[in-house]
Amino acid sequence: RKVRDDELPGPTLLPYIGRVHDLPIQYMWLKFKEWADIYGPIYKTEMLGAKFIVVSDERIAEELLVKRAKNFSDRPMVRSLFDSKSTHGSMEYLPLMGKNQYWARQRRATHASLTEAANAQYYGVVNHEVKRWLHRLITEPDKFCDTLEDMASKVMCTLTWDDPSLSEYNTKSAWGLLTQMSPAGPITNVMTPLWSLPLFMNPWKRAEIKRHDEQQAWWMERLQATRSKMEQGVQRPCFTRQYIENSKSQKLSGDYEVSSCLGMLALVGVFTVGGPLNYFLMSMVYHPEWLARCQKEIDEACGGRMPTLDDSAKLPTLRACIRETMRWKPNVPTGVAHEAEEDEYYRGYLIEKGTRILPLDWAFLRNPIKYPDPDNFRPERFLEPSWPTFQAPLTQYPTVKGMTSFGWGQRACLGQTLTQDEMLAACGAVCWGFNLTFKTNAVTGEEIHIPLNKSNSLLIVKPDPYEMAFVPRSEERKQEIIEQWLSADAKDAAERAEFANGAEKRRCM
Ligand code: HEM
Repeated sequence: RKVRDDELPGPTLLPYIGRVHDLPIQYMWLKFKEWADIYGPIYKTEMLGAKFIVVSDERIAEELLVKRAKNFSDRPMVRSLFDSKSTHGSMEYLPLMGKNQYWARQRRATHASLTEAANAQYYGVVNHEVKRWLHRLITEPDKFCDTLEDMASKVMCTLTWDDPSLSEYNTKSAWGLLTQMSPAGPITNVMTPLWSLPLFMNPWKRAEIKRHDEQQAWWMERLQATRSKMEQGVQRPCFTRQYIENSKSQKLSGDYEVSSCLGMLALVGVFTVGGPLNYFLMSMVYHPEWLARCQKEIDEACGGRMPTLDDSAKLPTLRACIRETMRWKPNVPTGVAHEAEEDEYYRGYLIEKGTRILPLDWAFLRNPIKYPDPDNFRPERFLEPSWPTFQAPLTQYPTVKGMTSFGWGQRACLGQTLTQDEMLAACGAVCWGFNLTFKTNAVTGEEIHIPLNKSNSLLIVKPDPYEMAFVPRSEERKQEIIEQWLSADAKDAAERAEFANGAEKRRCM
């Protein structure tokens, strides 16, 4: 039955502005969920001419974004980026691209790099950076929020360019793009007509030109530096070297596209992983009984040593705490919008071409039927057969892979395995090494509160700054953390030196 589009329920719309006046930019997902509770699991709204359909039922998301992926895998334009969809061939930001040839070939290339790295256990990079992070938790504990993001950034910079020292700039660059693309970023993303003001009276466009050009130049420098090191025989394996070596067989068009594809890959792994790591720490501070259970499991399964990726099958409690953290505090709570390429009817409703479909992750993960007691941290929902989300065998489940948080269909996240592995290694290590507690006020002796519901409202959210304490579980363990890092660091330096020394020989071959 075909009915008219305006029968789809939703909040009353004002002419032109739609509903922009009472959609708060802060914690927007809460308002979307409030509307879902009133208007149902699929409703429409509008903002300054842009049509939205908000979906808060997993089955509907599946029907639209997976079964009908052919029509619903495009992306909406981000107003405050130049050619975000790459309609005009800019080829810069894979996750934001429309469903075009650049997206298809970069998705394939990115997938190939990440899969190869995962199969090789990231060439030891994840375990190495986890050891560095634990050491930093001893030497600079109050900077833990920075160091955990830096760990994620170093993993990406090492995989991409074999250079962990690039992490600080990579994180800064990730922050710049994340802010620029989010509705809570520049006002021009919401008040879109402002973007068209002439350049001399348009500070937003001028700032974006600067940000964009610097980012592109940096990505290009990375590619050129890698090529030049390859010519000298001193570039160790990394994604970039692989691309250059396979330039004939791979489908990317040239240096501009290759440098952007790799730059974007290095960038996307920073705040995506940083968010759940922060929330895992909070979950453990608030639920010491689960921290104790993770510690017991790790101690028994690993015989006293720090867990690594190889131990995953033996650590279901740890995996349940990670999975429940990501359910309880999702870090992309609004979901990432898809866009309809053509008019299409769904259950009799017309979804017009250009409509944005928002799979509201916050609502999926707070569905009380699938997740009873949704507002509370209950890892047992993945460990005890009486819960609807229990899945056996526990050597494999729970896993974060396949969560709604990673999106849908043809656009589903390419970093699921990396997220799973990095979370397991980092969270396992921190539980193994430390007791995680509230800090106490030196004067009053009172616990310093950690706010659970305060974050920014960017597309990938990050909690507001908070304090907590990392207490090594024993003096022995503290020494072990220090020694294992010093030895890993020395080994890494020796391997790099050895490779550099072999350069002469390789050049003559
Ligand atoms: C907790 C961690 C992460 C979450 C929650 C997450 C979430 C998402 C979501 C929601 C999407 C869009 C899916 C859709 O449109 O339906 C996405 C896309 C993507 N993600 Fe992730 N992500 C995470 C980590 C990562 C990591 C670590 C990487 C790589 C290093 C990565 C790489 C990508 C890429 C390349 C895309 C674009 C796919 C496309 O547009 O075709 N993600 N991610």
